[in-house]
This record gives sequence, structure tokens and C-alpha cells, in this order.
Amino acid sequence: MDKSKIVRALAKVIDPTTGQDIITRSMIRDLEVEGNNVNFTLELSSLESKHKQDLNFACIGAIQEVYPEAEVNVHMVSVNAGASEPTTVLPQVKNIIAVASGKGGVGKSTVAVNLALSLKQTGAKVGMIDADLYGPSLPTMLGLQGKRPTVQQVYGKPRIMPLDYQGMPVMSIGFIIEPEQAVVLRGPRLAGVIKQFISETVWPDLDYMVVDLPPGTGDIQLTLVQSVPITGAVMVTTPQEVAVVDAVKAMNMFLLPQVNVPILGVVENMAWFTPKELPDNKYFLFGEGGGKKLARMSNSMLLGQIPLVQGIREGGDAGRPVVERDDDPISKDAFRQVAQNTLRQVAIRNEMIAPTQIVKMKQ
Ligand SMILES: Nc1ncnc2c1ncn2[C@@H]1O[C@H](COP(=O)(O)OP(=O)(O)OP(=O)(O)O)[C@@H](O)[C@H]1O
Repeated sequence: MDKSKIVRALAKVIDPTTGQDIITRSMIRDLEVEGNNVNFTLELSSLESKHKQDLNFACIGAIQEVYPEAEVNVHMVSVNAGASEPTTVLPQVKNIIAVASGKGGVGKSTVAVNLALSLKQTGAKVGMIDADLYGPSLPTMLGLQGKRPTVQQVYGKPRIMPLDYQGMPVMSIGFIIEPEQAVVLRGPRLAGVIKQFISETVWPDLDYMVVDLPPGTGDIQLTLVQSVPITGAVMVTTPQEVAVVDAVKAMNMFLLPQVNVPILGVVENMAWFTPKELPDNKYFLFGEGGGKKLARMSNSMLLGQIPLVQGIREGGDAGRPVVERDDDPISKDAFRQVAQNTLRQVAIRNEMIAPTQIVKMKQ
């Protein structure tokens, strides 16, 4: 029997927790073929061990399809044995970055989308969840209006396949219901949708998952911190005092001792206005210093300042974000700097602090 044929057969076995095949996920070790005997070890996380039997049968079936005479012995081991608290939610996602703001309209979604795409431009694997269930803007900003995700059966369970924007998997309530219907969703339904986006969607291996939160503090933020371990939050504010005051309230939710999500830094959006015809001019319409102030208050850093320019709004409306175009290098650079600083802050955070735990709160 040919070992490489067996590997190719095993590559058809899908791990139901991630939707990826067990070869891509490097779950097979010590594959040995002797006569009719095929022996190997299948490494499972504690979450995958729920599917132990299914996976065992799937492996045997896949090999016997090629070699009906094969005697297959699958030795299953748990890779998390002895670990204190294995990550069981989105184990294939290395970092989850929540983008939050105090009030609406400060450009949180614009920052989230351009940050995600700038991270992707560094070569990282990035996905996005639009958790702004009341006002989903991702479909418009990425030109995906009217598109619907497909549902596929993965081991007998229906799973959502995210939509794709230029190689970036994305999910939004706007892909499921019409935007004007979103407001009718209430507490438990909202929590259900967030959980579907996390646990019932087939996300590939990702370096960063960027989550666009609704403004303020509410059920959705609470559901999210109870559902996934958030690596850190990026706060978006405009420079004026009132925006900062609201942003502090939103920020304080992340810093609650039982939530304990670190603030990676602050993005000051609409920092100054630059007219198209006078690209070197800066008019500080909303005052100055809000971003720095918020960064100081959260003991974090100002990740960057984004100007108020027509191209950013046009990019969002046209479904082609400014960092994906070449007609506004200044804004593109500003977002690139935000992404570089975010990468650095995530790396420092992961070096210095233990992984975030999912919040267990009495409701
Ligand atoms: N720096 C900017 N320059 C020009 N227009 C911008 C800028 N940032 C955001 N906008 C525009 O402002 C509007 C609001 O932005 P966005 O939807 O990102 O805000 P938001 O904070 O996510 O709002 P909400 O959460 O209330 O939906 C959009 O039309 C967007 O294109």
C-alpha cells in the first residue's frame, strides 16, 4: 500500500469543529504502513474529542475506499491533556481583536474594515465578524450587498460558510436578513446570532479575527466576551471631548475585573479634515487630543490618527475600502500604521499576559 495515497485519502476527512481536513490541520502523527496494517495517531483537542467516534469511522472509511483490504488502527490522543484550560472556542483563530467605540458614527466600522484589510496586506490570515447587529455595514463596505452565505452539512450538522472578500472570510447579519429588519432582534435572539457566527460558521485557520462591535455597551458586547476569548480591544474615537467621554464608558466595560480584556490602543478617527484639492492642509474641525487622552486613560497607546477625507467615505460607500485603492496614499498609510502598531501591541500583549479567559457571569 502506498503511504502517499493513504495521506491523500485522509485529506478527505473533515474535522467537524473547524471544517478543515485533518491533514491540513496536522492532526495525524506516526503514520505506519506494514502489510495490510495502517497505524497512526490522531491528535484531538478536547473539543474534537466529542467527535472521536465519527472521526475514527471517517478515517477507516476513507482509507478502505482506496485499499478495501486495509486493517486500520487509529490511536487517538488528546493534545490538551494536562493543559489548564484549553481553548475550545475558535481554536483555529490565534487572535481576536474587538473594535469598539462609545458612540455611533465615529467611524468604528470604517476603522475595523480598513484595519482588517491592512493586517491582511502584511501577509496575515484575517477574517471579520460584523457584530453590529443593529446596523451592519460590512456588506456595503465590502460590496457584498445581497450576497447570502451557503449552508453545508458538516458531519450531519448545518454549518455556515462565510462569504469571501478578496481572500478574507467575513460574516455579517446583513448577509442573512435585510438591514432594516435587524432592529427587531432582541436579547436572546441577538446572543443566538453571535453564537452562530462563532460556533456554527466554518472559519479557516486565522492569525487575526477582527470583530466590529456595535457602539456603546450592551447585550452584544456581553455575549461576545462570554463566548470567545478576546485578545484585546481597539477603541475608536473622534477627537472631541464628548466622544471621549462615551468611549471611556465603553472602554471601562472591557477593563472590568471579571471581563479583563486588555485595551490594545486607540484610533483617533476624523482627526483633521483635509480637502481633496488641498491635500497638505489640516483643519482640526473636532478639536485635538481626544485620542491621546483616551490612550493615556487606558494606559495604552495611540495606534494612529485617520484624517477626515472624502476618499474614505467614498471607499466605504462604493464597497472598495480606501486601503484597497491607490488614489489616497495618505489615508492608506495612516491605516497601515494603525495595523503595524496593532500587530506590535498584540505581540506584546501575548508575551506579557496570559490568554484571555471567556467571561463566566451570572446574568
Ligand atoms: N475618516 C473618515 N473620513 C471620511 N468619512 C469617514 C471617515 N470615517 C468614517 N467615515 C464615514 O462616516 C460614516 C460613518 O462611519 P462608520 O459607519 O464607520 O461609523 P460607525 O462608528 O461604525 O457607526 P455605527 O456604529 O453607528 O454604524 C460612513 O459614511 C463612513 O464612510
